[in-house]
Amino acid sequence: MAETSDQGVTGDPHWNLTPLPADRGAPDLPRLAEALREFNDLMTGAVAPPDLVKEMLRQVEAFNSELRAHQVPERDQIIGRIDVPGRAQGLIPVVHTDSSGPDHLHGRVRFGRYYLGRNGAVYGGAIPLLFDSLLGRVSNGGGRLPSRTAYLHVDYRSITPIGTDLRFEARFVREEGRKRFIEGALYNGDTLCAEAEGLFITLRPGQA
Ligand SMILES: CCCCCCCCCCCCCC(=O)SCCNC(=O)CCNC(=O)[C@H](O)C(C)(C)COP(=O)(O)OP(=O)(O)OC[C@H]1O[C@@H](n2cnc3c(N)ncnc32)[C@H](O)[C@@H]1OP(=O)(O)O
Repeated sequence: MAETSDQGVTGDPHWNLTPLPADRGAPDLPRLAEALREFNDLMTGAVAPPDLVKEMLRQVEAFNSELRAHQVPERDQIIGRIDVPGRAQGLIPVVHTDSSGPDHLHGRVRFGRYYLGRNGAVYGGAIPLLFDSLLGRVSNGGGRLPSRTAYLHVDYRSITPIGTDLRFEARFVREEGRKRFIEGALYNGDTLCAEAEGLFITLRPGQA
């Protein structure tokens, strides 16, 4: 089966991935994404002095101005690709895979300060985001045809803490025609933080 860890997905014909262009900053993108994640965490937790805020604003605006000149169509985009470690994006925290197979994905994840809701707890909206990604990976793993989330049901069982290594499990439960039912759970030690059930629909040929 295709490798489904965040270290990269290769060899699955359904994903039809073109080789990563090494000359377009790709080797440094995972490190840049890591630096941006740390920036988000540090910025969230900081009360920065006005001079530092002014300088950051100047530099960020300068980067934005340069990046405007390098916008590409979606098919050429690198950030978010499933074969780039951590997908090189800052939306979902990096997931570390401990065990994966056609019907399961087990691993660990840590939400940084950027995801703080209140009182040390992860913002509730960030948890479905994680589950959609984990359950989607299980649904789309195992050489199965691409699918799309039809619904995602999340139960919050206890507070999910930021800054803590959490354990997750996701498993393929059953398939009925084009419908795939996937379940997942997120734990802090032995405490169940949240659990989810998702329905994923196999896309028909030509369905984008
Ligand atoms: C190696 C690989 C690695 C991969 C790594 C990947 C990582 C990334 C992973 C990231 C993953 C992120 C993924 C994302 O975030 S995908 C983005 C979020 N999702 C969407 O935008 C989906 C929007 N919706 C649609 O496109 C369509 O509605 C879909 C395609 C879902 C179905 O429209 P379609 O016209 O095609 O099919 P159908 O309507 O005939 O329905 C078919 C069957 O399904 C049943 N049904 C439908 N909806 C519901 C519902 N809500 N509750 C209960 N049942 C529902 C329906 O009754 C019928 O059942 P039956 O009558 O046959 O019994």
